[in-house]
Amino acid sequence: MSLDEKIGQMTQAERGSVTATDLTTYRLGSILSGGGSAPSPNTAASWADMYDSFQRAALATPLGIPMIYGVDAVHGHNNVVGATIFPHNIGLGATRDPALVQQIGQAVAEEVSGTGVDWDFAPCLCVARNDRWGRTYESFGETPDIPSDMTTLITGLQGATLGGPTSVLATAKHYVGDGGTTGGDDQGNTELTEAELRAIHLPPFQAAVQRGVGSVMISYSSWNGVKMHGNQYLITTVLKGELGFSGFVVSDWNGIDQIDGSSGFTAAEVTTAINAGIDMVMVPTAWKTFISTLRAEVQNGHVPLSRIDDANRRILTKKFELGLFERPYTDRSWTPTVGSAAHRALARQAVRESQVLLKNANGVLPLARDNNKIFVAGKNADNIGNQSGGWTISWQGSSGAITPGTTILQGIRAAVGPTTTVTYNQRGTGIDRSYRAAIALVGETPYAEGQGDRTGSMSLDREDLRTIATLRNAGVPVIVVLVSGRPMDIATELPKWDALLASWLPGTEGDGVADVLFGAAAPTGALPMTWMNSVSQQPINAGDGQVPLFPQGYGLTY
Ligand SMILES: OC[C@@H]1[C@@H](O)[C@H](O)[C@@H](O)c2nc(CNc3ccccc3)cn21
Repeated sequence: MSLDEKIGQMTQAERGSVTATDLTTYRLGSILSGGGSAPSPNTAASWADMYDSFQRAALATPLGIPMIYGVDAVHGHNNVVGATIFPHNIGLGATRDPALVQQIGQAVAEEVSGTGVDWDFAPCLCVARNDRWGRTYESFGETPDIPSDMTTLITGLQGATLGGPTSVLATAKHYVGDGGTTGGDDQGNTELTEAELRAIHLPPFQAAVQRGVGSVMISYSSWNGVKMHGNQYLITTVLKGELGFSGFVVSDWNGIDQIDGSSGFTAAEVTTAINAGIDMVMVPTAWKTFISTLRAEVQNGHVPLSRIDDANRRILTKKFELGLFERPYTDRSWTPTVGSAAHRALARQAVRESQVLLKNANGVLPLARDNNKIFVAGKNADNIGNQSGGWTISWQGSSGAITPGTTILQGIRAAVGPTTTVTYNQRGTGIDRSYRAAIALVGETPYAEGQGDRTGSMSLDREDLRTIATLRNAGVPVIVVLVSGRPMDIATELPKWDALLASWLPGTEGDGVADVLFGAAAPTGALPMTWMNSVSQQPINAGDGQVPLFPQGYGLTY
């Protein structure tokens, strides 16, 4: 391999900033779709066509090394319209069911493989310590035991060994301490001793390495003021040396730009990142500059060729193990699994198991399916986008009918018998005391990463509070269903509610929520995060001596 061929393997460009010809000319080793970056039309077949076109270009290089294509399939193949959208990790953590999570990984691998894609930037193994963080919903739990247990997702994605017909390379992310920043500031500073960092944030990565995870993505955050993307001790000495990680390390999107705190990347930052142990650089647009910069840094001796060779060895080993050299193109036999009934049934089961019942005064739940009269209200009752959250069709997600699925209201309507009336009004208008119960589906609207950071109030918004009050004023028992990416500050409102169900971000199969509301499945979920009594307690975590509204592990049943 020439130096340029080796550097090409270490370069990952975004699909919208590269042509198939570029891929051949610059010997690029990887392409990614950033959140929401999809071909048009956004169909599984169109994804497969796009993948095969890029792969054909990769195989047209002198050495014919296949490229590897990465996406964020973090709760299903969530960039693809029509794909099954599973609950986000916070809900999966509430299931306490690693075997279920492994099945989800397998299902996601089938849908991802059906579009040709062979690398998934998942699972996030972050240990979210401050619920203000906009990525709290990407965490399986606030203590390392739950994310460590849920590394079964890796086995589901990759298979027991790489090389299976639907094997997709998994990614343990974001290494390390992304969930521990001061104030829950996304991409902020994790101020911990090494002993604390090792005790709280490292165990899930140890578990991932033991499961054979193929790649690790570096965190945007800093540890005690040093950007993780430049931390040679933690990446090379600890991850690759002490933990024995033999896969390859990828940067986050423009992550190397942040090492010196200024925008864009310099030669010094490229050298620092590569010498720290980053093997592949996610450089979505400025990939030509990256290639020329790294070439110069090798030629002037700042980056040893041995580091380049180590990175290539790691990357090419995973490409070989995945079977990309033997089977470089999409296996279209898996394409029909995208959004399949079987996968949606699995997602519905996951939704059921993720529901956490926090209050049930007078046994108001489960609701009778027959001979009942129910009023449904709230902005999150009939909204696939809201119940799916961020990283759905687009990076930030969005409200509305963004992809096929079953809203929670549709699930409720389907759950009741013909002798029961279900009335819906988003604001609660029209309710009266003739109704036997009211269900208020409230909470958050979609967000991702720093755009979801909440530095102020964590209470319900004014619309939600008004809707609930309208229902209460009718003198009807009110069941609040919280559709949110994290615990919210509801302690002062809770006494006015008859029941509270934490639904998290269930995804496209909203009927799983109705299953629990009407008793088709009893609630078995347990809180993955401590639930604050007041926002002033954040961060609040198990064992920190504070008195919560509900402790981690809490959950009622019937
Ligand atoms: O989509 C690729 C990665 C994803 O795998 C990481 O988990 C996540 O941290 C991530 N973020 C972006 C884009 N982030 C961004 C942040 C500020 C401005 C523009 C983009 C891309 N990615």
